Amino acid sequence: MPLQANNISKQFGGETVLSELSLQLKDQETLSILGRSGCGKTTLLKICAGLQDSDSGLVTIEGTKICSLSPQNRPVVYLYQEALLFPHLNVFENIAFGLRLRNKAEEDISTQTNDMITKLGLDGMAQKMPHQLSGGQKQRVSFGRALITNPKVLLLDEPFGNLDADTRSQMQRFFKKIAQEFEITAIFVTHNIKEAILMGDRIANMNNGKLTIYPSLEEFLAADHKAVQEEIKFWKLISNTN
Ligand SMILES: Nc1ncnc2c1ncn2[C@@H]1O[C@H](COP(=O)(O)OP(=O)(O)OP(=O)(O)O)[C@@H](O)[C@H]1O
Repeated sequence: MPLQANNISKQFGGETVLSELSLQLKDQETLSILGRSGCGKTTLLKICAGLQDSDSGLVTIEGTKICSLSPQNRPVVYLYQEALLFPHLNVFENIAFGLRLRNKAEEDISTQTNDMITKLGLDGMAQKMPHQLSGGQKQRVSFGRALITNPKVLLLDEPFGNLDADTRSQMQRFFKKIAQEFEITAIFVTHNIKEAILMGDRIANMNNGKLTIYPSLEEFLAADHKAVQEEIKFWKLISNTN
């Protein structure tokens, strides 16, 4: 099992955010997670990534407890809306960074990084600096930086949330392509039901600190999504007031 979370609970002050939440990711699947704003999706990802402690519960990767591992030693990568690139490093060096940390030979770094740049559709951009890239290109570089270290699981927190509609749908296609090519196992948090359906092999809904995972798209569509309906109303309200 690439990632398993058992009975994860988390409170902030008096507020229970996660309540004995459990999930099991299957090998090479993307699990989309929907849920109203503030229900605890980011908190769950951060606990899996080691960026936040849980009050109780256990996270294992391929059967190994990872709770005591620091974020940089966990075989997972947390990516979110902001493509976090080193501003002083070009595309090549941003992608190569994880290999340099692992003291790989220069020749391997060059081959693997150039190969990744091609797979990301970024040929000709190796020397560009992050400020010279579009939002979608920056997110591609972010994925490249993550994938080059062969993580077991990607934790994606609204990764395309900051992109315009066209770039977002381009990046959705890009993700589907690389998910297959790199045999990615991922959790994909999104507010967008269409995106959840497009990206997810399974879809889950977070509500009251728990996760309901639907075994198939049909079962997700057939369920009575009060929380999801509320979420749609919420975002419609926000977009009408902007
Ligand atoms: N470090 C923190 N200290 C106190 N409260 C926090 C902290 N982090 C999150 N929370 C609270 O926990 C709840 C869940 O937050 P979280 O960011 O996980 O929600 P979310 O589902 O990812 O929301 P969104 O969809 O808006 O990003 C919120 O009420 C938030 O205010």
